[in-house]
Amino acid sequence: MQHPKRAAPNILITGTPGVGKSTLCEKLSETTGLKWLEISKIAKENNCLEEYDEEYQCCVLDEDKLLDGLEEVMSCGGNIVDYHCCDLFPERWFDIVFVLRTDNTTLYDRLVGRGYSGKKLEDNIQCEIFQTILEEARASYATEIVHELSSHTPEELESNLQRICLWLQQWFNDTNNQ
Ligand SMILES: Nc1ncnc2c1ncn2[C@@H]1O[C@H](COP(=O)(O)OP(=O)(O)O)[C@@H](O)[C@H]1O
Repeated sequence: MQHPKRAAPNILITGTPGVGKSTLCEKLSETTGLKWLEISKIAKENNCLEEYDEEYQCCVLDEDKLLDGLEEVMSCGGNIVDYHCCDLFPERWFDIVFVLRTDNTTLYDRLVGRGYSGKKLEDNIQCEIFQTILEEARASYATEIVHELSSHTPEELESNLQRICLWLQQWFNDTNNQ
């Protein structure tokens, strides 16, 4: 269902760290002019991170503060939200959700290349094996708006980009014809 007040749709790009979210979002933002919201960066810049969790080697997120700060920009529409979790966001925020996926070997190489090791590396690989984020997206949003995208090669990056641009075009056509 399209949100009546939004001038442009909101797109969620999610998936395990390393699957290629930032790479796709950056290109998508350049191509479409939609605003790329890197949630990890926004959380850091707006002091939404609480104490450091030694076991998971990351900071705990103050979700309420983050969501309150994003409400206005999200209600205007025209955003590409980039984050490795998806169940914290209100369902009404998104018109479509893409879950990027990779095989384990590709993800392993990318995460090792990024300096991940030990439990952090293992947990992220397991997250992808058990398709945790896909299940989370299906549980959090209407199944018909949740789409998986394979994200291994530059060719797949290009085809994912085209697919989302086509969807966007259709969204504007449908909105203008209403
Ligand atoms: N479609 C792709 N083909 C080849 N390499 C990719 C692709 N998407 C991402 N990468 C590479 O994988 C790594 C992780 O990508 P990144 O966009 O940072 O992932 P995420 O934002 O999901 O953590 C980067 O080195 C990036 O260049």
